[in-house]
Amino acid sequence: MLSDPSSKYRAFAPVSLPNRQWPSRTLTKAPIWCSVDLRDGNQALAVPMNVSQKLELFATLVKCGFKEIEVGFPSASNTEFEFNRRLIEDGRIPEDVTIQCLVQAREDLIEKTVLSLMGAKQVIIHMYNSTSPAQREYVFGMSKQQIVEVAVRGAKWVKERIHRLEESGTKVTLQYSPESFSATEVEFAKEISEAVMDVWQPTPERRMILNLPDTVEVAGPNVYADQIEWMCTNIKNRESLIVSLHTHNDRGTGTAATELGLLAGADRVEGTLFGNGERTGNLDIVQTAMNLYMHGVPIGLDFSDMNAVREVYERCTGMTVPARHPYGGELFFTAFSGSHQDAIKKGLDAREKRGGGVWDVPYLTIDPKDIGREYREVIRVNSQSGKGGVAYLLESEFGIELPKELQREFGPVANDEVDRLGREVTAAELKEMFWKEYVERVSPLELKHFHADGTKEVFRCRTSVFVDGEEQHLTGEGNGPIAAFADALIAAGQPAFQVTDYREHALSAGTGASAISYIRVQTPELKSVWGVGVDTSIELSSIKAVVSALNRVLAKMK
Ligand SMILES: CC(=O)SCCNC(=O)CCNC(=O)[C@H](O)C(C)(C)COP(=O)(O)OP(=O)(O)OC[C@H]1O[C@@H](n2cnc3c(N)ncnc32)[C@H](O)[C@@H]1OP(=O)(O)O
Ligand SMILES: CC(C)C(=O)C(=O)O
Repeated sequence: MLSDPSSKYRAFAPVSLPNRQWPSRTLTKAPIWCSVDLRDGNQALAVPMNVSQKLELFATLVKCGFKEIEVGFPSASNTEFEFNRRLIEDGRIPEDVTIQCLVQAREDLIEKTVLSLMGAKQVIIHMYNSTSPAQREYVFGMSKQQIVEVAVRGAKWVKERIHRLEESGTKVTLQYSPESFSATEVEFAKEISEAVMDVWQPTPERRMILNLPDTVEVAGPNVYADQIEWMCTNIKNRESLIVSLHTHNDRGTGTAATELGLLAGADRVEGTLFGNGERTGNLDIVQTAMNLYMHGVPIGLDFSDMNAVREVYERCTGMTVPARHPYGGELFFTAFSGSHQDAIKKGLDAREKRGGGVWDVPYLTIDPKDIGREYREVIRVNSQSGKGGVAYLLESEFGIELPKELQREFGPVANDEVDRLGREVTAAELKEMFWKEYVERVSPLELKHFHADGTKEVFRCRTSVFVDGEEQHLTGEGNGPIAAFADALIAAGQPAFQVTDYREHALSAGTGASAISYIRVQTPELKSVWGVGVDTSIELSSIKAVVSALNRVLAKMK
């Protein structure tokens, strides 16, 4: 690294646009989406997809709702050519889907591309040549004029050939890309694009796609937006063009560049699922589309089973979607930290009480259910977690609704154990910890038998309890079964205690019991100690909760 990088690098000179309009606009409608997974995504893979992988990914893209799909570079290899033929001859392209093919401005390659498309209903022939100063000088060794001639010649070669497609009923659209547009002087990008338009003669009824790629990100997204606004404002016959964006992610701002480029007036967006593509990737369409969705804009794409889309993508491309990928990653919704979990739980509870409405749950930008994810993935527990997360998992997985005070008591118990384990714990493990701490507290006291009957005024109980393994037969009375049991225990020499809180509820199936009771007791020494009991009978669950509480009192008094 250089201590003064200015001796080697310099900032890209931005276009002068003092009256730029894009910063005060908002995005209120979705652009035309074009997936380039099967072309730009594919060309970036160490092992490009074979025909059957491309067919599977194509079917998934169609299912997601893409109406324009760049299916390949058919002049590049037999696999690419064959893929087009399979799509067309097997009738795999739905009526409303247009396939697009990339080709350089080279006659033999254009010829092969046209051949590969024979029989399709509608196609986009995407021709490009590179226009930036470095490309002109080092790669092509050509003047600006010569570079314009390459593009013009290419457009003519396409135009001369399309009658063969049109005669057999294929609708052809030309897409032209001045490749490396974002590193090209805007005046030259306009000049070369207009030269291609002069050949193609687009009209508002038969528009040409002008794709302005951020082939390599050389500046911030605002600079790209200025370039797009400049082009949209200055290019002739704007109404005969569909202005398209194609960003990469070299500076990590591909999505931002596209969003600002749309504000700047573009109509169409090219990109790939999860951002696969050359170097740091293409624009991530999932991210861009879902960003619009979370602002309430209909996107015309369907990611309601995001995991399935991710699974096909990973299998076909061999790439992995990072766990923290926006919308697609395994951890997109997940909160480990306590205060986040607490806020999410409260937000979700409030939403449930309210019965829906506008989404405003803290820390969750969208409802996991919208993309086929589950609330249970949202909160996961490790040593950074708090009582809220623990309570959420016990409730969502097992229907155990811990009273708030008990959450406060059990939270630190669970946290100590999770910290000791040094890893994430499952809901089942938390339940095990909870059972061990409360429900399975049967020492020194263990209930063997309990029976109570009485009137509204007075209940009498007969009970047998093991105390340190020795059975004791006890009786007691009170204004209910719990009070009668407490009376029996205290009379038998157990510490005096008062029941200060009592809750119970039915347990969901799968927990092995039908009722759970929570009891808080107070002794002269201890202000608040909880006990929990589960049983098929509500009454017995409450009595067991008293035993649990008293066992915990005795443990604390040791
Ligand atoms: C930014 C992008 O993603 S652009 C898309 C890039 N995609 C790919 O490269 C994948 C598909 N491409 C290929 O498989 C191959 O490059 C092929 C089949 C198209 C061409 O292969 P080849 O002719 O053997 O080799 P190569 O690509 O090296 O040819 C480069 C030549 O084409 C010229 N060329 C490159 N791009 C273009 C273009 N868009 N229009 C016209 N000529 C071009 C170069 O100047 C060079 O000319 P030279 O041989 O006189 O120096
Ligand atoms: C061919 C063009 C659109 C391209 O892939 C790029 O510039 O990245």
